[in-house]
Amino acid sequence: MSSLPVPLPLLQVKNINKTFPIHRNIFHLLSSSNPARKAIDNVSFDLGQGEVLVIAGESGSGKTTLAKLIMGALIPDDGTISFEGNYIHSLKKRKALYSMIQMIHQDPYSSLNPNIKIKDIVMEPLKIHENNLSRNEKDEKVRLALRRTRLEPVEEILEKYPTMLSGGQRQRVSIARSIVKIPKLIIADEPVSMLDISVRAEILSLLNELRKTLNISIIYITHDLATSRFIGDKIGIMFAGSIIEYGEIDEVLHNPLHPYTWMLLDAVTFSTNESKFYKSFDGINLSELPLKGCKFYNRCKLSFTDCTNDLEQFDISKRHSVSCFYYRNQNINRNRNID
Ligand SMILES: Nc1ncnc2c1ncn2[C@@H]1O[C@H](COP(=O)(O)OP(=O)(O)OP(=O)(O)O)[C@@H](O)[C@H]1O
Repeated sequence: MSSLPVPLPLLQVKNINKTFPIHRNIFHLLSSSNPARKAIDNVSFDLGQGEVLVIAGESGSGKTTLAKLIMGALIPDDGTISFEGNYIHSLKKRKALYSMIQMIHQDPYSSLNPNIKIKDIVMEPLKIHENNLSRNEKDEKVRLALRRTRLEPVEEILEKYPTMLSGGQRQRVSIARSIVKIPKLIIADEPVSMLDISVRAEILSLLNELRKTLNISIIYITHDLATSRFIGDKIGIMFAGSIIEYGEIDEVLHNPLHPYTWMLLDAVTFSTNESKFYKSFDGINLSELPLKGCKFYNRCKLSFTDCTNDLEQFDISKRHSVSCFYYRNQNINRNRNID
């Protein structure tokens, strides 16, 4: 009996790297040996259709660079990114690809043109990707997107300008624009961080509901582990360009392994109990990071000589992996509650 073919993941990111030159002064600019900063360091992951992957990390850890690479706005130095099995950077039909990927930005105030009515803002993707539709068909899709994002009464909202709406309503407009031509993948870059705490949960549950009803995959980028639990299936913790811990979100957040993940979780719970694993510091100073081996080495209380070797990922279980030499020969199971 022949076995069924395994479906390809929607998105496959394999061993990508991205380096930016650092131009500190005119001498560096003129020098042939410009120093460089690795913003993305050997990142790999798969994303299935309808799945939500949270990418969490502090400012400067490489989250936005990763989003730009997936959107094709940047090209990796090496490694590959495939969408439905096709390398995105060699695809000729980019427009078709980008009809399937939409982005929701952090700032609902600057991401919407204040001079354009909501009906025209939400219609933009249809004008680009489905211009064969009649005006009535486009209008109907815009109305449906507004109903799906609970922007009601629809007929009133259609005629409004962004400045007439609250922050939460504006972010719903961004979401309506992103789903009007139903995409396969949404990249949401800190979509609730600029909103009132009172509306954050509503926006997250809306995104969750839409991905279930429309079977959309989401990459949810955040520095906030507390909100990520409301939306994610999987999580990748980023530190200095690398995903240092990865797995199912409940597993990673309730049984964290990497000392850096402990540090992020302690910041959420204001706990200092676990600082036995790391030396606290305020944010990442990239110039202080070790050039070789684990970049958390200088901050880690578990570090030993192996940690200066090239980083390796260890699978702790099918649901959880960590890039930390401490776990090479250990199957440590620490339970911890972050509620
Ligand atoms: N175009 C660029 N040229 C040079 N360096 C860059 C460029 N874009 C990003 N970087 C550097 O790459 C690193 C990662 O930046 P990135 O914006 O991806 O981080 P981030 O995690 O999204 O941070 P934030 O949450 O503050 O947006 C940083 O050190 C940043 O200064």
